[in-house]
Amino acid sequence: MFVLINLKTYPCDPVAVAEAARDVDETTDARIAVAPQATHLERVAETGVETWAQHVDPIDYGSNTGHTLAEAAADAGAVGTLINHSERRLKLADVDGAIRAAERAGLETVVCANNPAQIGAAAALAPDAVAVEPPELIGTGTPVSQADPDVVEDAVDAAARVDEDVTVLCGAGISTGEDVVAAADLGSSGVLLASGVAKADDPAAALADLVEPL
Ligand SMILES: O=C(CO)COP(=O)(O)O
Repeated sequence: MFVLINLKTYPCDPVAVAEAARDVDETTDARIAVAPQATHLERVAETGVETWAQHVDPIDYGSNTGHTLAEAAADAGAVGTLINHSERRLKLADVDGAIRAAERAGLETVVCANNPAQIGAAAALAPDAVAVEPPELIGTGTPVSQADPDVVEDAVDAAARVDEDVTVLCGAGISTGEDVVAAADLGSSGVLLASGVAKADDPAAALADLVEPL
């Protein structure tokens, strides 16, 4: 299972979470990565943890003030990027452009979507993976795998109908090892989570619990 921790703009110490993730990664077969804000990419990558960007823009080098260039994220140590997170929505054409920009820079891609229909559309753009995250469950602590298991199974089916090579993650409210196992049982290849780790009093303990049953 892939466990991708999105730090959003939570007021956590990104390096402390990254070090915890790096240490827990060494104890498990799960693959753990951390997605800090763009300005923290370099410091997080220096810990040795697998580092992802939260977003890249559909642009190339040039006159693009205030944007995140995929190559700059890669230079800072990112090996992958989220695209179209629920809190950073893009137009379909820009999702496509951001995937192409990420590919150009050698970044792995996970395109987020609200529901199975959007997952099908995202899979048609041939990212490496898609992630279904019902917005109403994000940050609630109620796991999507429990509150809406059909959305995960339907997302897995929707992606497979379009492109068997696109793997499917799920997210929203995931915070325990039980939630991760439930996600795997529904056909998900990984989980995308944030508050369960970024807002935990002890992120290392929260992460250890997450991967314990894997
Ligand atoms: O948006 C999410 C991950 O990208 C999910 O957030 P929570 O894990 O806080 O529900």
